[in-house]
Amino acid sequence: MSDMTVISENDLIESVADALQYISYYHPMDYIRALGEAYEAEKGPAAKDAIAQILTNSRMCAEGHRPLCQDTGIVNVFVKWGQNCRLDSTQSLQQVVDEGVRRAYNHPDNKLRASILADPAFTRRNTRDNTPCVLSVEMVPGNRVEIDVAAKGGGSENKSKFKMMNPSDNIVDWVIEQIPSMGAGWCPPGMLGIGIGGTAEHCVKLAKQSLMDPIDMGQLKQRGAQSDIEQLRIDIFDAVNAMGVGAQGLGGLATVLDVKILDAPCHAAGKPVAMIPNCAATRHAHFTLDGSGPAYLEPPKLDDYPQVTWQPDSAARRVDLDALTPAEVESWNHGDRLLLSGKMLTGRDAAHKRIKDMLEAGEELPVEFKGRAIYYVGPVDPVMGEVVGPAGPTTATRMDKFTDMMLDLGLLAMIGKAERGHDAVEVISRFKVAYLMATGGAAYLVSRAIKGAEVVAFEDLGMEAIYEFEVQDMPVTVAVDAAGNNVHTLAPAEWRRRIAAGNLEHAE
Ligand SMILES: O=C(O)C[C@H](O)C(=O)O
Repeated sequence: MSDMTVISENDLIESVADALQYISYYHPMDYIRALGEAYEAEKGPAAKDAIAQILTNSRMCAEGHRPLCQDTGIVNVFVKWGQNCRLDSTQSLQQVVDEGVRRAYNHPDNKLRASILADPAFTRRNTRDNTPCVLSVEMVPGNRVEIDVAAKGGGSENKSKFKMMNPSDNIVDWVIEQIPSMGAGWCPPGMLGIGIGGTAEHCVKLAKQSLMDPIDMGQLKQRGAQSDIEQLRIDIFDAVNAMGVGAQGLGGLATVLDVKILDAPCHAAGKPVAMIPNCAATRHAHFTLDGSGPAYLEPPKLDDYPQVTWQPDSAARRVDLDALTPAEVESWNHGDRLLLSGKMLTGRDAAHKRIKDMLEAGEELPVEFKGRAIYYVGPVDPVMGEVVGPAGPTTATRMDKFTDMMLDLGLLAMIGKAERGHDAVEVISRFKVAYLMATGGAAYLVSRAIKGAEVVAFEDLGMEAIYEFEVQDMPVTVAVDAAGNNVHTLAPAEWRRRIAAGNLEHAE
């Protein structure tokens, strides 16, 4: 038997912290390359604009060492622990890895957003340091510890799917059935991770673990499938992209950049299948510990980033939020590009729930919504002279159940990302207001438009507090107009038809 390798507690903490900081501002290069190629190939103008924002945001984050997305994720850690290694610590592996998470998320130069809530079914208390992480450990032969860390966005995790299929059911058909129900809240273009087989819980873990592999669909398609699993990856990739969902659900060619599959033997009675999407803020890294010290990751070369610099559309309409009128909101058409300036309120899940509870209890609200716009966002805290950290939109669909209540308070516009549900669109058209979308995953770029930020209510909710933002030329697109026209249903349907017909040149 070979000698034991000693892994020090501090090496593990330091390596986890370094990797989490790294992935908060560096996309994996395979994702950036694939997104750059998708940008070149994209024919859908709104989707192309969204990809340009994501690429520009990515480069800004790499330069500025600030998070790619305001949702800095829930930390997933996959450990392959060499059986000849010993952890030199009195704490559990979970505690040691969590210390790395704590150190990364509270880093003074690049503080990340604490998104993890304890007591999820009841009080939903923010743990304030993004712990605990979700840790998976496998014992393997050898003298090394191999670790994958990922910071998984909540919007994409929310769209995870699982089914105990019958043995003869078709996996491609099942995936295709799921895509419409996933909408755009998972921030495409991203990846689909698929687990097949095992037991229920193992299958879901395989789906998540498959997302740690680099994007190689281009190479795979070029060389051709060499196994049934590879052919299945290609079949799902082609079938999903033929659906025309496109970047941010705006209609286009690039919905997924890759499909990953891991499988495991399963019981003869079933065929478990799980699917977990990864968003545009794809964040993961791999490192190895061999007892010689902490692992530090090599920064990517900025010259390797695609030369794409997003600029606002010259035809965009400038809107003064401080003088917003119902007539102006009614004049906006779906698909219009707007540049917003002036003051807006913010609010997301917890604030909406509290507003509802207060209204039901007959209490007076701490802010007046009449005539205002609300931005669904939970920003990152500012560092070093910023007024606010990265502050991209959160999924508006989750606020659908509160829309009637909020519009009744006199709101004129809502800003978020992803589609609104059928009932919310009906309410929006009944009140003759509008839903505007900002690009999910372009959080640092969006935050550049925010010139002032002040918490005005519910401070105890942390990032979910109500802020007042002062913005200048914040780029948004009218996603649902006052007549109830909805970009997220119209555009993907159009692009699905175009792809089927081979008619890809968009008539503007
Ligand atoms: O929590 C957030 O800021 C966003 C979330 O990841 C979402 O996509 O809705």
